[in-house]
Amino acid sequence: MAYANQNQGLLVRYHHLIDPRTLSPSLTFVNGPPMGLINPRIRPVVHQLVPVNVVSPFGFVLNPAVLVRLEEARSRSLLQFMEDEGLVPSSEEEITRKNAIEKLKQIVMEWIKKVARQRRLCEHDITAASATVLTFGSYGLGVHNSESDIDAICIGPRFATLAEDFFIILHDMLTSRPDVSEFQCIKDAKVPLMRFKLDGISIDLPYAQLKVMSVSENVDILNPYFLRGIDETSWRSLSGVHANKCILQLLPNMEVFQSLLRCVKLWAKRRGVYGNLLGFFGGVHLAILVAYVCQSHPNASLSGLISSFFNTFAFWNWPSSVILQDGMLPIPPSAAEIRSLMPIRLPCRPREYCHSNITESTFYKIRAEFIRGHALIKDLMRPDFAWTRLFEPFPYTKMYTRFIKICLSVSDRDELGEWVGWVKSRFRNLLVKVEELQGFCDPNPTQYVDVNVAEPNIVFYWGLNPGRSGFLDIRSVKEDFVKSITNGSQGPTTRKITLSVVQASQLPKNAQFESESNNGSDYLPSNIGCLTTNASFDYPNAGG
Ligand SMILES: Nc1ncnc2c1ncn2[C@@H]1O[C@H](COP(=O)(O)OP(=O)(O)OP(=O)(O)O)[C@@H](O)[C@H]1O
Ligand SMILES: [Mg+2]
Ligand SMILES: [Mg+2]
Repeated sequence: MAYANQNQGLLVRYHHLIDPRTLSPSLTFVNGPPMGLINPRIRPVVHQLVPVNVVSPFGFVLNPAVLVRLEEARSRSLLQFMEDEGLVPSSEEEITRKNAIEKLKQIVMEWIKKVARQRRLCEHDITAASATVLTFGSYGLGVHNSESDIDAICIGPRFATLAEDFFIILHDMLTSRPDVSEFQCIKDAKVPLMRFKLDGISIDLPYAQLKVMSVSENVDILNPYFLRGIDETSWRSLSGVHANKCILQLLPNMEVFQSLLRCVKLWAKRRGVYGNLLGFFGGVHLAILVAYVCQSHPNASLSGLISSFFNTFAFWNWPSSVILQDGMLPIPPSAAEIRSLMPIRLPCRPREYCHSNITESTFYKIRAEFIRGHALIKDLMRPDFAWTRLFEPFPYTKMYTRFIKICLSVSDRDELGEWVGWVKSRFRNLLVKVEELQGFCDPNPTQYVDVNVAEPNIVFYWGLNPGRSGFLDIRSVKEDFVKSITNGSQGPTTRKITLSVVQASQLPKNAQFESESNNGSDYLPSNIGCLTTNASFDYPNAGG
């Protein structure tokens, strides 16, 4: 018979779990009797289930049609899981966001008329003057959730400057509004921007100045006409919109891309590998990795794609760049791209790649998480497979015994966001320093609050190399880091930073991670090293 092979016992277990009509994976698991003890009454059903053709994860053959139905069932259960996790915003939330963007567009229109009058333009030009707001980032890709910010770029005409009109006039208009709160100006970043909440929704607002007198509401920024002669900062600020548009154009199936990206972002957040400033992936990096997998498997289902995602990147030959097929001739990587540990190119911009802060430690952590994901998901067709396992929070307190505690506090609550943002933008220096001394450090991106500190504060706990028990000279680390953050920062006297080494048991209750059902041991090098030689990994200098 087609199913008669050495895995017959497994085959029977399989039968008990999968209803051949619905392929529902939810029936109770029953251990199959050994070969020869199979109840003859169930044989016909087993036979129905398993004619010939495709080798299943158990080693017996599956009919491709059955496989497709199984994949569909897995995709449906993943979509249900995402819904249960609240990953898809409700229609009320969507309306609130749309209203906030409309409001922002109106503010920007008022602003440009004001600037035109201040510049003493003629009546005709004042009437014609217009500026607009385009969305990009996770909102532009349609993969945001209730925690996401809205990335929106203000695009203005040739007479409205970044330094004065955007950072002074628009700034004043926004800060004087009662519906705007938590305002920050980030002027010295590669992409300078204003960050604030409008009606409670976080907005990142950079600026691009086009060499035209009037910018229409839906200006096509892929059109070279609008890009001629623009300055370097505007070009960089527009790169997010540009990248988004290119990604969307290159996708074979937008809907499945959005679902996969939502899943992958949830996975990255839960496993502590999301956050560009902490040396992990940002949204754009994951968007390109996911688009790459979607391009490579244009007809795959959601569950097939998530499986390919982990399979692809667990075995990726880093530092080879991840490049989307965009019809352009491949161009050799730039010097910065060559230095990057996990280079990911921006689509349609052959010389640009996504800036990343990945260090040796975070590189190893990300790879270990890819390998863990792959190890779990290769059991996708097992009857007892559950999505929850893939998305389990990373068990920091089980993985590390010692942590660096970084506490950032301010005397005035309004300054907290700016202080935390500034320090985070310098975190890579600290991470590299700790790596020099400890060999490995895992910077948990989650922000905590120390309730024992009277002042408003944010706390980070970074896991230290489990292979080292030696003393970390935290004073010298702090001195170096404080030097690097006070250069250029304003008024540090009201802003404090403390660094200390604490034991896992000293972490607050909400930072204790107990849920990993096997104590997180599948993360450890000894276990994942056995997957394949290519996929094996070790902590750098662990134990040395
Ligand atoms: N390191 C980077 N390199 C290139 N572009 C970047 C980088 N960081 C951010 N961007 C651009 O800014 C956009 C917004 O970044 P942001 O950090 O808000 O991520 P996001 O994709 O919107 O995810 P989230 O839902 O977490 O906000 C990105 O989509 C990208 O276009
Ligand atoms: Mg965003
Ligand atoms: Mg943003």
